[in-house]
Amino acid sequence: MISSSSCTFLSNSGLGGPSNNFSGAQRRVSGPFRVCCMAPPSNRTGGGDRNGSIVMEVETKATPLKEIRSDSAVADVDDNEISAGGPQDVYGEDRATEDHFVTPWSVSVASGYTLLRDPHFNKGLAFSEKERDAHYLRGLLPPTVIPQETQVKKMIQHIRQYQVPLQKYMAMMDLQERNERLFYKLLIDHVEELLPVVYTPTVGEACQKYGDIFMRPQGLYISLKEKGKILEVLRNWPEKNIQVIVVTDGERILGLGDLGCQGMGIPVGKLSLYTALGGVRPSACLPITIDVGTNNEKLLNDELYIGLKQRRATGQEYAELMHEFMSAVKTTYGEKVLIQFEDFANHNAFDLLEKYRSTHLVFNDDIQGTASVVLAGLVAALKLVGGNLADHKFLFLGAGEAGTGIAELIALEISKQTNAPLEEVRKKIWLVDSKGLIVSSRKETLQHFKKPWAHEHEPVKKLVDAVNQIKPTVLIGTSGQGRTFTKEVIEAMSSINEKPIILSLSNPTSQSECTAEEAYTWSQGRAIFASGSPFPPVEYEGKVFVPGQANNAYIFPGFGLGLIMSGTIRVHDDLLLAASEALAAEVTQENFDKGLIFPPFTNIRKISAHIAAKVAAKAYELGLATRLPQPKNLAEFAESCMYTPAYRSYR
Ligand SMILES: NC(=O)C1=CN([C@@H]2O[C@H](COP(=O)(O)OP(=O)(O)OC[C@H]3O[C@@H](n4cnc5c(N)ncnc54)[C@H](OP(=O)(O)O)[C@@H]3O)[C@@H](O)[C@H]2O)C=CC1
Ligand SMILES: CC(=O)C(=O)O
Ligand SMILES: [Mg+2]
Repeated sequence: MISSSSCTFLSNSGLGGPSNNFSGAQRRVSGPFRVCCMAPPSNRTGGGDRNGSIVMEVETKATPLKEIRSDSAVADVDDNEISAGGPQDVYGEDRATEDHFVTPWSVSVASGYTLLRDPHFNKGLAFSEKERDAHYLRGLLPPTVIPQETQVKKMIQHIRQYQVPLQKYMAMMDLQERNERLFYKLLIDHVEELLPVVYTPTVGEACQKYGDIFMRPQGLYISLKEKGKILEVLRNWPEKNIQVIVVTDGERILGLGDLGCQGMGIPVGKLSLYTALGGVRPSACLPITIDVGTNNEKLLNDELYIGLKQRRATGQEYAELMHEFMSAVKTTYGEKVLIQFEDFANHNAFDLLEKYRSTHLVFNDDIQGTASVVLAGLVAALKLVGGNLADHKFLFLGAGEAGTGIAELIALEISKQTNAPLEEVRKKIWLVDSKGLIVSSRKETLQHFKKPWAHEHEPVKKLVDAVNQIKPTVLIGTSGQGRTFTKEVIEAMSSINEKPIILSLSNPTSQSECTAEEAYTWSQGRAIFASGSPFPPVEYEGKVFVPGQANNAYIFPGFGLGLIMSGTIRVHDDLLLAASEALAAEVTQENFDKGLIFPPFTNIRKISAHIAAKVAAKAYELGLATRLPQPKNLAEFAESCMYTPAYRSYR
């Protein structure tokens, strides 16, 4: 095992170490430091404040006037020009002159009442006697001292007492706001139980009701009102060493459609998995929602709606805001910040990925992460059904981001395995959209991402007819439409195949193409089934079937960790294939015996470390990794870099 000191590079740049971005002298002190924005800055020259906090230093962060001018010309500024100065000069400090605006960030030691209310440093009753003395906590806590393990036991009992999933979600969010380390310890220790609470399906309901349950803002909101000022908005975020941003514009939240600004639950949820499942430090994670309006009438008419009450901006207005955002992120956080696009509608998702994949470290989870996970599941499933990937025929219900993303990665993998041209391989893969089977006679009217899948065939409207005519071995649901794998469809799959592979990927549970019970019952216990949102085990004719969860949550945390720890600057398809191979290798015989084609989430941190190692190794091989020299044992290195939620001792 590598000692934590071998991860100094990452500690300093943010992965495993304490939250800071200060000079060496301050970094050595292990007190509960806070960075805060003070006004007016001239008062903050040192000494104690009312709450016993000691102001250690006043930092001045300069903002060149040119970069924050509020006209729309910012969007036209060349990327290189706007990024001038680079990551070492993120606030323009190096070139600050008297005519530059500055943000008066200051550093203080949190203590007393303030410390108890700081989620990053609060430990509740776990503060030791010594810490209670040193940090002005006497009398602010009842006398007992209890360890974090006991707090976890108490919290899980507390969460379990709620019957309604949304109440569990709110209790978890409340904990995250009060005591971040306890939140992550609880989530990691009870990952199988709590994943459905902080993630799909409950996060979907939370987004739908975000306006009602909204207590404290989480993440960063960038709306059309901030056009021309996005650099300033990013500078309002208190953490400086950001390594992963998950961003949505809320237009396709799970299979629930346009939830506008309320989509914020998704970046918040995804990033909590980056930390819990992938070990990326919470302060290095930044959830962002871009608010360009919503076309959801219900929200537009809801007085509690938290977003802009206007219809969605499109075309140039949308593109300009996104471009300003992308440029500002690079200027503020540098070349190596990972930007994960999440739950954009497909008419923007493919274009954004294409536009920024050569200039930024971008990754679309719905297109690419999902593809990597599903390919892993299919490769694992071959152990149960036999043959190679190339021996199979695939049919999708849904030809959007997830459907065509998965289809393309399967085709790429088969093409690599068989040396057959991609165009030939694609003929094994068929997709159905809302208008029926995608066939060549529809080519002219198809969106660009569907065109490669328009094969020669007569038009077919119904899925069951497509199944009977194409005779697929694998059926994948990516339609966002619940109960579309009907009894007829599953019976047709089961009459064609001894062991039909049926993946019902749409989220949340209400949108799943079928339930686990339906898949096992209608296939008479022969289906190899996995779903995007979890289903409980099913008993059929005396045998218990455990459905797996085919969700991109298996990949993105480890994938992101691999990129970050290797300093990778661009995402390449081979990195997705590497992640997929790593995940498939984690499925054990014991899992197969239960019919599982994905490993359980219980061991996900180990799995993420292996995924990270494979992704990083491939990045080094392709010359995309900038962290040199390459660590000798990448899996050990990945583990040594992972954030652990155990409380730190304060001197
Ligand atoms: N398990 C996982 O990890 C993931 C799951 N998903 C889930 O997949 C679903 C789809 O996401 P995404 O691909 O991004 O969405 P898109 O909107 O990009 O694609 C949806 C596709 O489904 C088609 N469709 C809609 N209704 C029907 C219908 N009744 N019959 C046939 N096809 C239909 C649409 O057709 P048309 O083009 O004609 O409109 C479109 O091609 C969502 O529920 C999402 O939650 C997504 C990512 C990851
Ligand atoms: C899982 C996921 O990313 C989705 O359903 O959109
Ligand atoms: Mg998604």
